[in-house]
Amino acid sequence: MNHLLSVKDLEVSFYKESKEIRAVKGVNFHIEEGEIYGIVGESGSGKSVATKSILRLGPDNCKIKNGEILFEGDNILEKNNRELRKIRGNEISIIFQDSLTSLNPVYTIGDKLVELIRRNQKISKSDAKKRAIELLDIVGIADSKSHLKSYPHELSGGMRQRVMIAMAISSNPKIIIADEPTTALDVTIQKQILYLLKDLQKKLHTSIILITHDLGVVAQMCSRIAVMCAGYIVEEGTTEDIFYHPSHPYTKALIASVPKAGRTLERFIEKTITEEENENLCPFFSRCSYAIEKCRLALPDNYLENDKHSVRCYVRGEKLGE
Ligand SMILES: Nc1ncnc2c1ncn2[C@@H]1O[C@H](COP(=O)(O)OP(=O)(O)OP(=O)(O)O)[C@@H](O)[C@H]1O
Repeated sequence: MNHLLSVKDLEVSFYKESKEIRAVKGVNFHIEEGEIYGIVGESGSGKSVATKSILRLGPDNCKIKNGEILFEGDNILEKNNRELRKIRGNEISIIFQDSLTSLNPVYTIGDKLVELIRRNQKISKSDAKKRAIELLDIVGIADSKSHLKSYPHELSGGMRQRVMIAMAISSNPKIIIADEPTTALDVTIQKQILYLLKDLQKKLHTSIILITHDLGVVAQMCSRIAVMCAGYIVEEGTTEDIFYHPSHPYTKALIASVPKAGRTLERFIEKTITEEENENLCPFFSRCSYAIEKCRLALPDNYLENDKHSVRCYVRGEKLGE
């Protein structure tokens, strides 16, 4: 079956002073047209590295060691720089958490949008300006015409994130990667931005890969979810599978940690596991209260709970007795 995007056996490492840090370890997932796919997991689990690798956006000391990233059937990892530029921002856009550093402070919103539009479409400056106003209207920026003259620091965080979304949709991309798009915003604004993303996904029929720490956000937004732990996808399924029939002890623990006041996913890490301890075993092994002897010996395969629900665990699902 042809998916819009398929990530296969992705392995990504960083190199620091001749030491290898394996950030993404054999990750597989796919995206369908028009779906919102969520990736959740604690801080440092590899969510950003895995998704930035789709556009080959890693820093110099980061290397994609293995895998295929098939977009509409073609492997992005085999594209030359010119072909890659055509995909970046045109077919696949990315929205980052920190809009203030992503937007250049010396350019107005209008300058940036017009430049971006003209990079992708051969149209006049005045037509690009009209399109920029239209885009600001679409993302809900009131008085769009005069806001073209605003500098990033003159806008609120929520407005800047709307501008980032306008930039991301300016070329009608097939996929938007939204990397913690609301983490820096307060709760009410977060809701508005998520509502905007969902609304745009429906109207434009774009697919979204949504990376977040926030399980509440994925529950509301996504049709399918991948749960990452220390570079592995340990569980993947529909939103219903993940929330009503979580199968991996790590997923269960993540879900259980949410209602407890003051606990965030970062603080859920109560014990740091060394890379050596973790390397070829289940990444949750040393924190798992269900671990059995087998877990000490080898990394489990992916087991299918149903055709959309897979889990990398020996002691999974109903056997956990909950
Ligand atoms: N610039 C870097 N240099 C070295 N190692 C890095 C670098 N960036 C990431 N890593 C490694 O990759 C791992 C995964 O990082 P990544 O940013 O993908 O995590 P994440 O799940 O997106 O976390 P967060 O939610 O905090 O953004 C980190 O734990 C770290 O070991």
